[in-house]
Amino acid sequence: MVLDHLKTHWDGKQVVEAHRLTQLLVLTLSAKFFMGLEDSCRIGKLVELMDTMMLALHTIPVNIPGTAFHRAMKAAPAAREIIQSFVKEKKEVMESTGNKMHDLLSYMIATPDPTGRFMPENEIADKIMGNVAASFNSPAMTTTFIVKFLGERPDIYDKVRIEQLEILKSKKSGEALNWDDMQKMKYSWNVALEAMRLIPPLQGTFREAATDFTYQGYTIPKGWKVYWTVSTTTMNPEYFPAPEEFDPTRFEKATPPPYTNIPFGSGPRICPGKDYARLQILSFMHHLVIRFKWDLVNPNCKITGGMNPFPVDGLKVRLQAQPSQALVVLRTYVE
Ligand code: HEM
Repeated sequence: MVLDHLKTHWDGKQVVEAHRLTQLLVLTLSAKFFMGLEDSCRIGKLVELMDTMMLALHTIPVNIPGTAFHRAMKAAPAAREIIQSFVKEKKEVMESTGNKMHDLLSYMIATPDPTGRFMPENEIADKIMGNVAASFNSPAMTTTFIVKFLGERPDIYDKVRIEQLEILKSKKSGEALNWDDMQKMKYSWNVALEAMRLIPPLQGTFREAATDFTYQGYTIPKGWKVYWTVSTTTMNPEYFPAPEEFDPTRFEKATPPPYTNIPFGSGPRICPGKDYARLQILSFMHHLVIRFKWDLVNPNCKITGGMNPFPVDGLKVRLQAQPSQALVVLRTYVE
């Protein structure tokens, strides 16, 4: 699927907006895995609506025209409507053709709870919507910023490419990437970790104080909401020497002290999608560096958005197809 995406949306283009395309890729994958939805029209609409919703995730809830919150309040029911109608369609198809379960949605439709009750359609749609929303922004942001850092640093791009070419060489013709290959992508994953350290895709979330406690002279009573952030420690030179520098090898040299680098959170509420995210990110990096080299159209492009950072120009990159021997190997590998 990643390769199909690259062939359709990146191949033959001189300049692409990486951010919009990574959003499209991430949603295409979620739509397929969670719902079995492959209709590019509905997927394109969901990308727009999810983007609008995410832009309001950390805004003041003022529901008047012109505010991000207002736009999100209109986008959310529209997204739910698309998902709900697809749930209905899928249920009807499953009822008429038998229960073939290939994705999360079909399991939810076909599997009763221990009391024999089937989940109502609107409840299923809400759960699917929650998953699609949770899996949208952070992987898209991470891959966007990986594209940015690799575009800025040809030396790091070369190392990622060498690692990925080694993996490519170890595959038989037509063989897909598997979990073992992902374990071999150590340098590439360190690039992803470094991108998330410098620009955490999700800045933090809330916890509730389980008991009264005192931190640095402040008393937090039991029951209070506490907001924890990823970025409080990631730029601290005590834990990350020369913190402004993009250096993936820092994770080879030393393991950061506990809880200083937790892009996926930690504890019982740690991100349940982290392994899936790793798969998406690494398979995207694999296919991208094998097919392309690139540089940034606007090297000084501003990053904005605070809690959910994004590049204001959508991260325009100039692509150069890689005509090297790798593509010859690639041709036998994918076709
Ligand atoms: C680079 C990609 C991702 C990053 C950086 C990320 C980051 C996070 C963080 C920081 C949290 C809060 C964890 C905590 O409170 O300790 C979280 C929660 C969550 N994430 Fe992710 N996430 C990513 C991808 C995904 C994906 C792909 C999915 C879905 C398949 C997903 C689903 C969720 C859900 C459902 C929660 C709430 C968990 C709970 O409250 O119990 N995430 N994520």
